Amino acid sequence: MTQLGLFADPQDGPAGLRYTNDFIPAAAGQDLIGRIAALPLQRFQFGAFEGNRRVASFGFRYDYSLQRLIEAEPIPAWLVPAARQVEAWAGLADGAVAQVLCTEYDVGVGIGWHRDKPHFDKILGVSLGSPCKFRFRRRRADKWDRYTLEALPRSLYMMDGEARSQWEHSIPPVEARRYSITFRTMKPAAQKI
Ligand SMILES: O=C(O)CCC(=O)C(=O)O
Ligand SMILES: [Fe+2]
Repeated sequence: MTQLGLFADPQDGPAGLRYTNDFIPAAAGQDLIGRIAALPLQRFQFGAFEGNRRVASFGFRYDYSLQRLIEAEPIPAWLVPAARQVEAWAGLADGAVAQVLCTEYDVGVGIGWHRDKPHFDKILGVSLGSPCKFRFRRRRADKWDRYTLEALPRSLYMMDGEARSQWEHSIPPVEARRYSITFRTMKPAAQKI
């Protein structure tokens, strides 16, 4: 195999992945960090296991023991302007974001390979605090396609299409504290539960 064959990948990211820098102004970013840090964050629970990241869910929360979505506290007023801005950027109707997850990754904490639960549709995320490597992988016969997005503080990403349904994503342990706010819309059937 040639050098080109080894290293050149004509694709510059999973289809359906969008990203923009400077989505949140610096002052608003600081304000959001303060708000998230003041939440009663809980270590992420999946069944009998606990993740190191700490989270708070609004709107809905996926319960891994019950294996279904359950209603959570409504999206708080301080998160609503960001949700509206995210919807506008993504071309979604006001109110399309039905779930918001606030996450804190302390130094050395990341998130393993996964796809988000199928109840959710589009996934959008604001990054705050430290930058991170937002990694993607997709199984292709006997190899993985891989892509890394450098997600800067105050940026926004969206996973839709193949980036959402075919690729997995993960974040390696962060070097400084990172916060994220994930905004999710629902698949139509999931809304009825
Ligand atoms: O922190 C992030 O930006 C992504 C978190 C994530 O992938 C998830 O909670 O499903
Ligand atoms: Fe995810």
